[in-house]
Amino acid sequence: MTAPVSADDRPIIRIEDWEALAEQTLPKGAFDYVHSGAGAEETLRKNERAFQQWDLLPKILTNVENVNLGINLLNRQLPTPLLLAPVGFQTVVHPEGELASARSAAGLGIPYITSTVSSFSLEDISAVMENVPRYFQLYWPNDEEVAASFVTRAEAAGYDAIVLTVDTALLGWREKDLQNRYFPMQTGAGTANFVTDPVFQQKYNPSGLLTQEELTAEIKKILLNQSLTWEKIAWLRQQTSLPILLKGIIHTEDGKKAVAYGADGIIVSNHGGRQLDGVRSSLNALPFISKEIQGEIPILFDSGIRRGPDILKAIALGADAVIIGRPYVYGLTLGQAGVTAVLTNLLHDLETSLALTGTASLSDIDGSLIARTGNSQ
Ligand SMILES: Cc1cc2nc3c(=O)[nH]c(=O)nc-3n(C[C@H](O)[C@H](O)[C@H](O)COP(=O)(O)O)c2cc1C
Ligand SMILES: O=C(O)C(=O)c1ccccc1
Repeated sequence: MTAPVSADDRPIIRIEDWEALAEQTLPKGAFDYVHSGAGAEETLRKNERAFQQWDLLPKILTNVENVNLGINLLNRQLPTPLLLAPVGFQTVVHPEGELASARSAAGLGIPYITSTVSSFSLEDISAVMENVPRYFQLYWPNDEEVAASFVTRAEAAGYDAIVLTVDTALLGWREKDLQNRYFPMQTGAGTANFVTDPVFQQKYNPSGLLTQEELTAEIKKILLNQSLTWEKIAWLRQQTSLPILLKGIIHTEDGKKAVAYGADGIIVSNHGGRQLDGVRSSLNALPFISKEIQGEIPILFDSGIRRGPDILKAIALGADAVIIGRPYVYGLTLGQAGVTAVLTNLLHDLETSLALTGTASLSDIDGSLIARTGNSQ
């Protein structure tokens, strides 16, 4: 696969250039849907700016000839600390959508998190990933039988973990999408897991005769669940033997509760600034949660990572692994080759930056590598 180049034959390296390419290529509604955040986009901006409020403090003369990015996560050895975020509706960016992203991730040994609202079924996405951990992200439908069916299907299709998204009781106030009258499901994208589900079909489309529009309306009615509570985690625990990660934790108390309710890991995340505007940046929430959890369960992190040093900062502040969303989706504008280019650039940047901190092995990073800008060590 040849690396994508820009119109003047130079390689596309900078994430800003990938973003610009997506903006030039995609219809306005689709680009705004991917790019934008909730409300005034205060949290969206804070997520990226938070990284500038922390300084890396490299140590010299340490022999960094052999750099090792490997980590262990949920009892699996991984070549890098990176995972791909669950992102729904990816055919609005490229016709191969999630299949291209998952293939690219698997080719690099990177775990891919399949969204409930994927444009291909969880089985079809699983089938393109070999020898790499597969996670299934669950939007807990407002119908327990459909929820149970999704989890059973994920187990049967070889997924290794369930990622329960807990910051989406309802969709955030997304002004650009409202202004564009854009909802990605209108195009039929994101319905695959429902239309291939025997329980959903039997309950909501028994005649099999619903139009796309009618199906979308049925799915919208049950997609999200405003009545979920912590007690339901116990129910989910009974439905599956897979590890359960809770995605979307910002409050320190919720980090503690996740441990108490038996979660196998958490993802510190504000959904990339797409849900509640004004929420603390994910990076600034991380050290407080990490201090509270004290290594009891793995902490994953997302929202705002754009470059290698961002990953180092998140890990120095307590993350065991990190997740990226928009960057790979911008790469997807050019299909699988674009995703692979974004990921390989990011990993080269990470490898270079890690060596320059004077830490040869990513698993040796600790809090001594970082301080609040301006603060003493
Ligand atoms: C276009 C788009 C669709 C998303 N869809 C989902 C989804 O289906 N499920 C989910 O849990 N999170 C979803 N997210 C949130 C991401 O999983 C992730 O938390 C976020 O993108 C991380 O921030 P970043 O984009 O700054 O890396 C979506 C994000 C984007 C940009
Ligand atoms: O766009 C999102 O961030 C997202 O998670 C979502 C989920 C369901 C419906 C629409 C969007």
